[in-house]
Amino acid sequence: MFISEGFTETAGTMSELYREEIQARQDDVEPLRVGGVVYLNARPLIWALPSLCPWARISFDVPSRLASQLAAKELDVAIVPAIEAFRSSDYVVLSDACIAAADFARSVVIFSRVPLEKVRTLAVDAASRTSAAVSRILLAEKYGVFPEVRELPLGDDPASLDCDAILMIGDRAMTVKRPPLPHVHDLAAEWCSWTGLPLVFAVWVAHSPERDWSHVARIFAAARDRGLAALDIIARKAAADLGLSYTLCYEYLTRDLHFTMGPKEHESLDLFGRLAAKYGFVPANGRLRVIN
Ligand SMILES: C=C(O[C@@H]1C=C(C(=O)O)C=C[C@H]1O)C(=O)O
Repeated sequence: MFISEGFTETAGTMSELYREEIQARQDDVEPLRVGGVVYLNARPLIWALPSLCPWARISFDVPSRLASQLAAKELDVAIVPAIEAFRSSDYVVLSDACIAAADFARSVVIFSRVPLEKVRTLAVDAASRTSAAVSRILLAEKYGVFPEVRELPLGDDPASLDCDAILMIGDRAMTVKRPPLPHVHDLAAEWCSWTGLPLVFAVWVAHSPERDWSHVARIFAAARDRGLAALDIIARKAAADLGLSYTLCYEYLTRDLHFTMGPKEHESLDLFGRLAAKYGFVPANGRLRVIN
């Protein structure tokens, strides 16, 4: 009786003593619902995340679906098309990690049966939101055309579409048989030559701006740095997974794409945000809030 009373008392005192610490640990281990883009181009951002952020519960999907899941608060944070960052004042961009290209991106391509200034129907990859908007902006601003826009559903054969032009992104643009159309335009190269700026496709976005995201932002930057130090391993694994050559994967990750935002990327995002607002794709005067 005495022992048990003593035990109870000790346990009570102990739990008082450790209440704060136990609470802090429970807060720590509350899973962070993280959405990762399923494509090769996101692997450098995600590769080291399980070890640096063991409480992250990472799910993978195509960019447009991640954007919908983030908007529905089914995810806490996700790599989403950059255009999404302008959609809500509830969104914050975490870290300077991104998916961007300063010339040819290789995986974001418009295939067309006519020269771009003659495009009247455009099918956009259902996985995309940034490149879908950039295509329409470039066609309007640079080529003076406003095509009727349809969707290329996920999994559909692009050759089955009866459209003047087709935008494809991601692994599908690199692995599926390319539509046999005579005009092939790399969207990032088009944007870069028109603006003199890189094209930022995707960023880490979280909702709940009142939360302190700085720790997570620093982890995302560190995960990117570790990923960049492991591009050789990442390219080797991706080549096996996707049935592509190692050289193609390695050059894609080291030469075609880059993963850090600096002043030029921010300038490009500002311009993109203004143009996207001009065409009604996002609300006017949207400003990005970046947490590093
Ligand atoms: C370079 C790419 O970037 C992607 C393009 C996106 C878009 O167009 O919305 C979104 C996320 C990125 O993963 C690609 O998928 O080929």
